[in-house]
Amino acid sequence: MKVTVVGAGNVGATCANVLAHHEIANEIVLLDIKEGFAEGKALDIWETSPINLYDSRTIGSTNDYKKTAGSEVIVITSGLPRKPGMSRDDLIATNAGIVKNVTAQAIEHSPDAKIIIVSNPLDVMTYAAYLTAKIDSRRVFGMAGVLDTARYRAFIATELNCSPKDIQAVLMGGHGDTMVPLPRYTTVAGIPVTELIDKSKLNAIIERTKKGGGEIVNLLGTSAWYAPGAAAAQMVEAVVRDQKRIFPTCAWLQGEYGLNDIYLGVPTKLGKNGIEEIIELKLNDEEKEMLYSSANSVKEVMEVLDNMDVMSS
Ligand SMILES: NC(=O)C1=CN([C@@H]2O[C@H](COP(=O)(O)OP(=O)(O)OC[C@H]3O[C@@H](n4cnc5c(N)ncnc54)[C@H](O)[C@@H]3O)[C@@H](O)[C@H]2O)C=CC1
Ligand SMILES: O=C([O-])CC(=O)C(=O)O
Repeated sequence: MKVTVVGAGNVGATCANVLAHHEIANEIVLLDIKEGFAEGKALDIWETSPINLYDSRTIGSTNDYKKTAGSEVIVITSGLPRKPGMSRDDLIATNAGIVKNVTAQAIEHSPDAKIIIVSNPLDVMTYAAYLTAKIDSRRVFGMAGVLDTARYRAFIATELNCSPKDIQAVLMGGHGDTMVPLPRYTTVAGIPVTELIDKSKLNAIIERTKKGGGEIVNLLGTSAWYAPGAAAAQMVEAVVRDQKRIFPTCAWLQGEYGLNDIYLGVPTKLGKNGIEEIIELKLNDEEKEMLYSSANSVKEVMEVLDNMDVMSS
C-alpha cells in the first residue's frame, strides 16, 4: 500500500508524518520540487520510527515521479500558502499551474489513484486537478470540510469545556468565508448543540470557524499545517482502509443540491473507490440560500480558472 504526498512543505510533511505514525500506508513517498527537501523531510520522519514504534517507510524524491508509481492515493499540497492580507483566491495565479503540472505527472505514474487536493484556493484547485487528470470525478476530491469542521468542533469543545471527541458536526460549501456550518446538524454526544450554547455565542463560533484559516495566518504569517495535515491523512485513511467514513468533502456535483458542474463541500461517504456516495441533507431555506451564495463565489473563481492560459496550454 503506497501513498504519495506532493509538496513536502508544512502541510505535506505533517500529513506524511501522520500517515507514517499511524501506519496508514506501508510506503509514503514525499515529493517536492526543491532539491533534497523531500528527501530530508522523509528521512527525518523515518528516524522517528524507532521512537514512535511503527514500520511505515517514508521515501523522499526531488521531482522523480517514477518513485510514486502505483500509489493508491496521491495527496497534492504543492503550491504557495497565503500571507496576512491575502485571500485564498489570490493564490490561483501561481497554484493553478503547479497543481496542473503535478496532477498530470502523478496520474501518469499512478493511473488508478485517488487524488486528494489540499492546495488553495481549494475548490478551484480540485477542479483544476479534475480537468487535468481526466478520470472519474469520484477519484478527484478536495480536503477542506474535515479541517473546517475540526475547527468548529474544537471551538465548541472550548466553549463547553468538554471533550472534542463528543462533538459531531457537518459543514458545507466552499473553503472560504462563505462556508456554511450547520448548527441544526451539530450535536454534543447526541444532544443538539442549540440546546447547550445560546444563539449569539454559537453565531460567534460560526463566524470564527469561517475565518479560522485567516486567524492562523494572522498569528503565524503563513497558513496552518498541523490540523490540515492531520485532516488530509484522515481522508487518506478512510480510502486505504475502505472505512466508508462520512466526511464533508469537496466533490464534483452533478445535480446534487440542485447544483451542476461545480466542486463544492458536501457530506460524502469515503471508501476504497474514493467518493462512494454524496449525501443529500434536507436544508431549510436559510441554509439553501447560504449554500447557493457560497456556490456562486466558487463558480466565479472557477470561471477565472477556465480563462487562464495555463489551463488551455
Ligand atoms: N485545503 C486546506 O484546508 C488547506 C490548504 N492549504 C494550502 O496548501 C498549500 C501548501 O501549504 P504549505 O504546506 O503551508 O506551504 P509550504 O510552502 O510549506 O509547502 C509547499 C511546498 O510545495 C512545493 N512545491 C511548489 N511547487 C511544486 C511543484 N511544482 N512540485 C512539487 N512541489 C512543489 C514547495 O517547494 C513547498 O515545499 C497552500 O496552497 C495552502 O494554501 C493549507 C492549509 C489548509
Ligand atoms: O487559510 C489558509 O490560507 C489555509 C487554509 O485553507 C486553512 O487553514 O483553512
